[in-house]
Amino acid sequence: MSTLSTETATAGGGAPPAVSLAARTRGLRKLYRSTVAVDHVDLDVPAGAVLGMLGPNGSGKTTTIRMLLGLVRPTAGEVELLGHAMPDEAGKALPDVGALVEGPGFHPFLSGRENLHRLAAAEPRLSTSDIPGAVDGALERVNLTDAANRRYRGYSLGMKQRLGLAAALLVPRRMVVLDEPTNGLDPAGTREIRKIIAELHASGVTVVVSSHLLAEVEATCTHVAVLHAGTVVAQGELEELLNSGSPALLVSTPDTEKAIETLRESRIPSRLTPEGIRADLSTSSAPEVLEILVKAGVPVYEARRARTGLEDVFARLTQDEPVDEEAGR
Ligand SMILES: Nc1ncnc2c1ncn2[C@@H]1O[C@H](COP(=O)(O)OP(=O)(O)OP(=O)(O)O)[C@@H](O)[C@H]1O
Repeated sequence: MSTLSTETATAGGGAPPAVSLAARTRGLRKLYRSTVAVDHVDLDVPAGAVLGMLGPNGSGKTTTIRMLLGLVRPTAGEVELLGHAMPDEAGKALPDVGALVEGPGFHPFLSGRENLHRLAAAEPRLSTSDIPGAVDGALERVNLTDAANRRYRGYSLGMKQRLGLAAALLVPRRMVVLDEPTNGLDPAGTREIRKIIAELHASGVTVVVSSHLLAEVEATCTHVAVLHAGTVVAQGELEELLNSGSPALLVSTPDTEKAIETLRESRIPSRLTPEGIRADLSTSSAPEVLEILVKAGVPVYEARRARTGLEDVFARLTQDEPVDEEAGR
């Protein structure tokens, strides 16, 4: 595992600990019968960060989030949320944490507004007289005011997601945890979620957001934890992670198979990307790569330096596990 940067939690005395990490896990493990969903996860969520948990389907993102929130008890390991041990001190931590996780349990025959009223009534921080204002504010924030009086049952997936987000934002939070918040959203809905995350970040709220979309994480997050097969294979600041990639050359050619084969014979790692053949330059130079290709008769239409994107870093760390790329990056 490559841990790029971590902060250490300040050890508290008797009083509530000063929190430099909004959340941390140590040796986290979750078994479902013989399935290892999460293993050896040491996650650091710096206070004030927008941390993207990035990983392919089944890599353990949801299970980790559920353990962070105390919804699932770990098989082994520790979880600390806003300085409180989870799940045992959930009652102390959770009032400060808004969460959007699968199956938020909305009532199908109640309207979006009525559902939020029910949830708001259970918020310890809201007095009865504050509830209507909090509900209206949350609906407005996720752009659901017009559909607020329609039954939840008739909502689209995107509207359901937005109502879940509204529930997470009913009261001001210190931390917001969002599991795949853009699932089912159209591009406009996705932009709205990005805007809300940016607003939360600007107001100092710590955000943890899971996604299998690289572009999503690259666009919204300050920090990233890359999960692969239940373990964190890298975590740290997004910038640092991006800069950790090796230099590469993007080659445009109609004969991609021959190009990859030729480079392989010359021991130059390469792979096909939507932008062309990506040849690793950590052990060779751009002119060398071009010379090898041209000498082998591979027509080269264009060649340029590749930007190290999260996609490259992710592919390297997860050994080319299939990943989704958002259209129009
Ligand atoms: N309740 C459960 N019972 C049995 N196995 C489970 C359960 N929840 C998760 N798993 C398994 O644990 C592994 C990790 O799943 P998890 O949902 O945490 O991954 P994920 O990264 O969130 O994936 P996705 O993007 O598909 O939601 C998978 O192999 C999954 O099948």
